[in-house]
Amino acid sequence: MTDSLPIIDIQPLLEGGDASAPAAQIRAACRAHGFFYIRGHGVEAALIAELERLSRAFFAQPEAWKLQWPMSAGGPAWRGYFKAGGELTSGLPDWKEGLYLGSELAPEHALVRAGTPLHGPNLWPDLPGLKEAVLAYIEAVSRAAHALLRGIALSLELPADYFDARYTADPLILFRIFNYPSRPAPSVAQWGVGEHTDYGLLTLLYQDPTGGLQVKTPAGWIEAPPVPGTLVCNIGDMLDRMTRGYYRSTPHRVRLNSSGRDRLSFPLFFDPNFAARVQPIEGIPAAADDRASRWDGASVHAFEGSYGDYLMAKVGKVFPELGQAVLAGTVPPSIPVV
Ligand SMILES: O=C(O)CCC(=O)C(=O)O
Ligand SMILES: [Fe+2]
Repeated sequence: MTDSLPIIDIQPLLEGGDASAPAAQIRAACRAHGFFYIRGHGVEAALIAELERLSRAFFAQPEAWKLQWPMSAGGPAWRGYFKAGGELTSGLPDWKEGLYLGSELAPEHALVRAGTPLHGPNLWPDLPGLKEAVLAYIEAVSRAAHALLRGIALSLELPADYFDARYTADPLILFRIFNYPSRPAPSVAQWGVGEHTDYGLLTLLYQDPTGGLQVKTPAGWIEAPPVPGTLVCNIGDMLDRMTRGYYRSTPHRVRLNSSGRDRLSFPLFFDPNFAARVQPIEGIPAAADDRASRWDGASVHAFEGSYGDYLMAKVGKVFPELGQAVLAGTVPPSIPVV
């Protein structure tokens, strides 16, 4: 067990070269921590810089301006702005504000017309260039995520298209722009983001140079500091479920920001199709169930239903009021995840 996270060059996975080196490194990283950095990801530094510039301009506005695009106006699509303290990742308010975004689906799209939660048009703040930068970023990071999933398949000795063929031909992609304010937090907020695991397959995260992300390892919490030119990657609950715990979704959290400067981060959640039923991979023996030691006391292996059912139950907990409204209106009877 080392106490720093590896950096993996995924360029061969993006470009169709010899993928044996990244596949072996991914396997080792997923077994050791479930957290690693990627380089060679194909996301242009200039695009990241542009998104950072626009995000700082957005968050620098007064709260009343930002609240012109509140999450409550996003309806079941779950898009828009929430103010600091508005999300309760582990039951307590996180000291971060954010803009919730995702794949841009037109109102006429069949899933949007059906009121499918988490699907729909984004709420675009009145900030020239933001929409273009966000959509270009989502596209570039999604390309890296598909490549990484090919590497994860190879790392498990599966055909490279194993995940795409079953789950991610039409992935659910949610994207967030977070700002961790440098102003002091109220005492009820103890973390930028409380301890949690991510719900889906893969999370790819850009973080600015501030730092604060921490990862839980068997030997204790370690820092995942910013590394220029890389994205942080971590595996989510659905990969844990598919591999029967061989690759665990790793708990992480973000410290309160005491740097004196606001911290930006851009997590992109690359998840199975909302309707997919996520099944264990044949041939991987089950690891011990870690329900008792998990942050949510729940087992990722013991729920029935689609990925959408799993996600809605989780999301309803972190945004309780919005969750109840959406669950009451549009979601079929929810399936317990515990
Ligand atoms: O902002 C970060 O560094 C991490 C955010 C995170 O863990 C999440 O949004 O799931
Ligand atoms: Fe996370």
